Amino acid sequence: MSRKASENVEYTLRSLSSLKGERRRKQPEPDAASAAGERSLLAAAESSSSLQSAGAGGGVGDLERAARQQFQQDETPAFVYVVAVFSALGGFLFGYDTGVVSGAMLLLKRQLSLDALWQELLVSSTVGAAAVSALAGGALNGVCGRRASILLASALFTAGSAVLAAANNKETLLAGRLVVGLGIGIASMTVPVYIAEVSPPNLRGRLVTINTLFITGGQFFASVVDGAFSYLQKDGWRYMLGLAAIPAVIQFFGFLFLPESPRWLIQKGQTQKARRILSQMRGNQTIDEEYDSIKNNIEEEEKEVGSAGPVICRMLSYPPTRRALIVGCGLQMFQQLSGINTVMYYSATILQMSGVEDDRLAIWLASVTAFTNFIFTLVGVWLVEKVGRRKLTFGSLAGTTVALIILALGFLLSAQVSPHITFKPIAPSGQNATCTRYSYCNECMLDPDCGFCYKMNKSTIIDSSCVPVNKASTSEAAWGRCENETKFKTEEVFWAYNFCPTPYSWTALLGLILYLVFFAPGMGPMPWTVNSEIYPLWARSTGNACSSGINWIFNVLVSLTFLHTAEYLTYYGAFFLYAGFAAVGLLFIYGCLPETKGKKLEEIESLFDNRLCTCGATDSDEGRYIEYIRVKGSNYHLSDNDASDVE
Ligand SMILES: O[C@H]1[C@H](O)[C@@H](O)[C@H](O)[C@@H](O)[C@H]1O
Repeated sequence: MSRKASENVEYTLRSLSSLKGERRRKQPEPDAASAAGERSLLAAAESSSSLQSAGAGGGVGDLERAARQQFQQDETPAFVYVVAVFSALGGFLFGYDTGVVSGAMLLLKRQLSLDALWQELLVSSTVGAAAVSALAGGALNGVCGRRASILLASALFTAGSAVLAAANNKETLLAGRLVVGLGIGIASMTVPVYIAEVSPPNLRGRLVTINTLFITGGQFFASVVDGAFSYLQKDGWRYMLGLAAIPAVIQFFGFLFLPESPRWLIQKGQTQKARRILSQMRGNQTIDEEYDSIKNNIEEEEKEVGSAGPVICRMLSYPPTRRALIVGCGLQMFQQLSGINTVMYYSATILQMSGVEDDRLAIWLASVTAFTNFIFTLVGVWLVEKVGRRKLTFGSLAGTTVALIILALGFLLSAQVSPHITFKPIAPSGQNATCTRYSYCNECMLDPDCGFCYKMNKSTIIDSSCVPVNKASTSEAAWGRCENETKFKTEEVFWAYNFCPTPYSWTALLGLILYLVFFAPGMGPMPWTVNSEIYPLWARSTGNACSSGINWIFNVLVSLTFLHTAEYLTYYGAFFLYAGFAAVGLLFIYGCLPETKGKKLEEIESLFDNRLCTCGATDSDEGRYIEYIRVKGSNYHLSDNDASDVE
């Protein structure tokens, strides 16, 4: 049946997929609505073959097909993708700027003779500034809008990168890193909100997750750039840090032409403009219902919650938003407490433990780690609309916990067979003698000032000593047999900084790979995705500001405390600790994270109506995905998706 032939028949095509798979059956009897000329068909979501079989024996199949085709065309206007990709450049810059610094630092510390304090300052100033600006970004988003905030973030990225590329002293570098950090914080909280607000509900999870794909893509790209420019000993860091200006400028100019979020415009009373933009975003669909639903929702929210007092106070005193805030901040906190950034940062060390001795090779292999993180985030983009946020996050954190335990076991086994120190050289006068007092490689490795120098007799370690590391290059000792590359050859010695040679390195390597495979599709992106959806409009900017701020604060805490934690608890203790945090996170997700898949942003608030730890349990719709396509003129819209008139 052609679209034209179906003109006088009104259908509602309802798709429902159950937890156990997608089922499809045809409504046997017309219901009340169909008595008024409307027939309901229950169809399996995204199952075109079943659509066809249902239609077998009549023109219904054609009509359904037409409806389906139309629906698919309607739901994916290219413009939404363009907007999402331009916004996600903010995620790319977030990933690039946080990732690139480790490689740049190797060159910078030599060229500008940076001491440990300055190195620490240059790395953590960016993350600290991101925490501050993410928290302040809430007010900025609320007052100036999402578009202006993204424009500001890209301007900051551009300015910061230019300052970094041209810097001639460490103070200017610090200023540049702070400016870039301010940009990262604003982008990290605004971009997911903006994408969520312009996306149709059935694509929202996927499009917001693309932002995290860009974050991990930025981290991967940064590791490749680090590898490539590490050969340019003089000024290579200028290119590493300055290159970020290119995507920043592209985003800035792109956003000059891209629109504001229609939801924010409606909230500000700019309804005509909002309508125009919404209709542009939805291609050829009718937007009346979506528009009305957003508008009514804003009015109801104002009645219910009032508009007096600071948003954060209103959020805390109104139970549904208070619960949403706890869930959002909790997710971000557990993301960082499960140690992603230390695992990524220490991947080179883990790889060295596994026998990769060459420093350069370890840098390149670290980009393989970043690539794994990126590729498995792509799996998350694919899964998020299929299995939903709750299952994806839970499954991901469960796997991450197991991987952390394996990683910890790898370090534990290695520590137990840690090589004995058999040779204690006398320190030259005036040199630090602490290192020479250690008895095992494991103690030596945990002291950042020392490294392990040894010989091999077949597979046995002999003549091993612990000596101070050369402050300018950790790939050699300050003095003695491991002092330089020439001596490595003549003396037939090996040098291990930050690790000990071990037969159990494969366990740590397995843990590392499993960690990324499990973390990247769920715990990496879902905290950002879920936060972009769980707050009602009036609380969205503030909610995201708080949760992003928590993400950055825990990011700094975990990375800054890792070395001390490792000193007190040893490496395996630190990874067992992260596994413990991840296990608590599992309970939290199981009890508190509701499923938001397919729901309209305006419907999500009701998921937090019940007591906090019943959120997960009372989610009766979990795993079911209901979509309604209104075919010509149906006048109700219970749908999780946008209705469209198919003629
Ligand atoms: O979601 C991202 C992603 O997982 C990154 O790899 C990580 O470095 C960030 O801290 C995190 O927020």
